[in-house]
Amino acid sequence: MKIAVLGGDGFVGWPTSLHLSDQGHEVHILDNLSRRWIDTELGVQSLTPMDSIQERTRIWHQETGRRIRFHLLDLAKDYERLKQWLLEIRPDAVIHFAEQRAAPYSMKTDRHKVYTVDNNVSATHNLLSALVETEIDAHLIHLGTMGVYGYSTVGAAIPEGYLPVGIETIGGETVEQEILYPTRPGSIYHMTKSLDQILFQFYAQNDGLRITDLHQGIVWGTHTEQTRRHVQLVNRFDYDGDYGTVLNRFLIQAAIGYPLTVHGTGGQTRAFIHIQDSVRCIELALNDGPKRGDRVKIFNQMTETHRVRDLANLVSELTGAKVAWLPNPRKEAAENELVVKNDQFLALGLDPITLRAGLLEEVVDVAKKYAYRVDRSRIPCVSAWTREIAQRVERDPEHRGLKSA
Ligand SMILES: O=c1ccn([C@@H]2O[C@H](COP(=O)(O)OP(=O)(O)O[C@H]3O[C@H](CS(=O)(=O)O)[C@@H](O)[C@H](O)[C@H]3O)[C@@H](O)[C@H]2O)c(=O)[nH]1
Repeated sequence: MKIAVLGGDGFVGWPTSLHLSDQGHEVHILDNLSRRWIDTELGVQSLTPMDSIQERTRIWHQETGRRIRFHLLDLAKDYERLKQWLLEIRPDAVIHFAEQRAAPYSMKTDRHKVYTVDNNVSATHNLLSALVETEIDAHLIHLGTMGVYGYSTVGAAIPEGYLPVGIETIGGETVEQEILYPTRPGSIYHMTKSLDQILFQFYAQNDGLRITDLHQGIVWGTHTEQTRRHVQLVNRFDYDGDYGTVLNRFLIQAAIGYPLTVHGTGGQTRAFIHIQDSVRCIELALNDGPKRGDRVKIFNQMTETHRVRDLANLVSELTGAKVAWLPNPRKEAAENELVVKNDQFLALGLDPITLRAGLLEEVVDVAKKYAYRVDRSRIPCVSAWTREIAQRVERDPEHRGLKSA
């Protein structure tokens, strides 16, 4: 297949591009390199030294003989060029990762909120509109998030995108209908993914676009089979308070002797998936696309759920790291239950990689290798969900202590 990977320079986009290229697909990366600009804005860098995208694709060709083409284009801003590009490439499938993906970054200031909404919603809508206009019948796969469902304290199993409901008709009968699971996003970023869902529903229904939306959990790990092949193919690894995600942060904190930064009681339960499974799921979804006229196909792309404090305890037992209990900069349920259905990927043959010591240690080893690149002052999460929370966090002695750790 000819596959366009939008956002192919990012944390999941890069290993996905390599994985699909390795399988013999013709891969085209389209990216505006915004993640690299945001690193510059925040004054942080990936823990792993990352080469330019051109250099990465050169090494991939040198190692495998396969070519991945890179196209510099801003999906949210260059609508006309996007149409031309699609007409030139005529992809069979488009994988859409090209959105600002960090919740703390999206909540930093009003400017970051505006940027995240403008960027994410425009990127998705431009793509949908361009597919209709160019009449390219590509299978669109979007990387969405588990966070659109919200986190209830009840713990009812979350179905894969659709919720069956009984609705009373005017005649007094009850009819069964499946509706999009009501969203309850917890950040501006997660809200943009909820908006995406409505856009997808509309374009599938109105124009017959073939769309798969993957509701992914928190990714952990760093290497995949392909990124291991050469030091310059290494994936990015974010550890800072905005882009680093919880388990990878705990592992790198353990590697450099920094207390594990648990927010609140650590009672938040979240869905997780290893990066290797993430790229495998995308391949499985690619080969099982909806037909024209079908509703949007939604998968829950996660393999297990864990409570934040259990993860901290696990990493602490494994490495001897101390745990710091910090005031939570987010507005979120202090404790929640989470049960998620992921039957569709299991039925397609996914054999989940679960959290086991070997793989956790691999991440700690990578972190130790590059520990000299870590700026400890960038570890605390400083983006607060409201002004009031920001003041409370700043006043907290534990937070202040960590900031100067
Ligand atoms: O040092 C930390 C960092 C986070 N947390 C807590 O860990 C939980 C998860 O935070 P996270 O930063 O790992 O994940 P999140 O902000 O939800 O976002 C990440 O995970 C999402 C999947 S999910 O969470 O919606 O399932 C993806 O969509 C996003 O792109 C990705 O950045 C939160 O309760 C947070 O308060 C800590 O206790 N300590």
